Amino acid sequence: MRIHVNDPLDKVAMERLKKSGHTVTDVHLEKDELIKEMSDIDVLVVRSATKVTADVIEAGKRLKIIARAGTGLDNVDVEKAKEKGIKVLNTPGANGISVAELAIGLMIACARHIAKGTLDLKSGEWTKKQLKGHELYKRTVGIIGFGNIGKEVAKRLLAFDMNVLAYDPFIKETDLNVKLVDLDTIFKESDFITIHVPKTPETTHLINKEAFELMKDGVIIVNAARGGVVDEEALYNALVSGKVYAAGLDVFEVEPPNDELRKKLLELPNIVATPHIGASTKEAQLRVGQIIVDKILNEIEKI
Ligand SMILES: NC(=O)C1=CN([C@@H]2O[C@H](COP(=O)(O)OP(=O)(O)OC[C@H]3O[C@@H](n4cnc5c(N)ncnc54)[C@H](O)[C@@H]3O)[C@@H](O)[C@H]2O)C=CC1
Ligand SMILES: O=C(O)C(=O)COP(=O)(O)O
Repeated sequence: MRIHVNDPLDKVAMERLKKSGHTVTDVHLEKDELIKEMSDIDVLVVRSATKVTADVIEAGKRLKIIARAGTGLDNVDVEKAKEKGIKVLNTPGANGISVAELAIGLMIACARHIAKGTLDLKSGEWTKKQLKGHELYKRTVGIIGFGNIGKEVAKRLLAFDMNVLAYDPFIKETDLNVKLVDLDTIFKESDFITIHVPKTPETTHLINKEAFELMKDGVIIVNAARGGVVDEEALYNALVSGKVYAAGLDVFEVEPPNDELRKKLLELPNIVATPHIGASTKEAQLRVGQIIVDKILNEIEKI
C-alpha cells in the first residue's frame, strides 16, 4: 500500500507507519500536485490544511482510506468518499483537552487584555491604566455545542465558579452542574460565549448579526471550533461598535486569514488570535498520531 501523509503527523506515528511495511511518503502537496499524485495513493492522511474535495477523491483511482488526524471532517467530502466506498477515519476526542485549554486561555486573554498588554510592553508602553478587565468568577458562560470539547470546557469553568449554560440540540441531560438551555437564552444571558460545534450547513454563520443583536453589551466571544461558524463580518462590526468587548479566535473562515476582511479584523485591538493551534500540543498530537495509525493499520488489515 502507498500511504501518503499530506499534513504533519507526530514523529512517533510517522515512525510506526514507516515500519509497517507499507510505502510511506510525507511531502506536502498543494491541490494541483496532489490531484496528479492521487492515482498512486491508497491511503491519504491529512489534518485541516488539506481540503479533500470531490475532485481530489475522484482522482484517487486506488484510494481506499482517507485518514483525518484530528476531529473536524469539514475539510473532507465525506459524502463523495461514501459514494466511492472509501473509508473515512478520524480521531474524535483525542485532541479535545488541548482545545478546551486553549479556549479558556483565549477567554482569559480577552477578559484581561493579555495580548494587548504584551504588545504594548514590547513597544515600550506602560498601559496599566487602560487595561482594566473582567473576572470570570460568578459570571455566565454560554457553551454552544456540548460534545467532547464543550464538556471539557464546562468542567474547567465550573472550577472558576462560573454559571455555566450550554446549548446542544442533541444533548438532553448532563451530570455536570450545567444548565441546558436554548440558543436564544445563551445569546441573551451570557457574559462569555464559547463555540464548540462542528461546521455544518446548520452551524455556518450561526453567530451572525441577528445573534449579536440579542447578546448582552460587552459580551466576550471565543471561537476555537471552525471558521465560518461565526460570521466574521458581523463580528468585526460588533467589535467596532463595542457590542462585543473582545473576541478570541483560533479559527477563521479563510485560513491563513490574509484577505481584506480578516486583515481588518486582526488589526482591531480587542482581538486575541492564534493560528489554528487548538490541537497543536505535544500531548494531543501524540494521542492523535497513535490513534490514527492504529485505525489505518486495522483498516488495511481488513482489505
Ligand atoms: N481549533 C482546533 O484546533 C480544533 C477544533 N475542533 C473543532 O471543534 C469541533 C467540536 O469538537 P468535539 O467537541 O470533539 O466534537 P463533538 O462531536 O464531540 O461535539 C460537537 C457537539 O456539537 C453539537 N452540535 C451539532 N450541531 C449543533 C448545532 N447546530 N448547535 C449546537 N450544537 C450542535 C453535537 O451534538 C455535539 O454534541 C470539531 O468539529 C472541530 O471543528 C476540534 C479539534 C481541534
Ligand atoms: O482536529 C481538528 O478538528 C482540528 O481543527 C485540528 O486541526 P489540525 O489537525 O491542527 O490542523
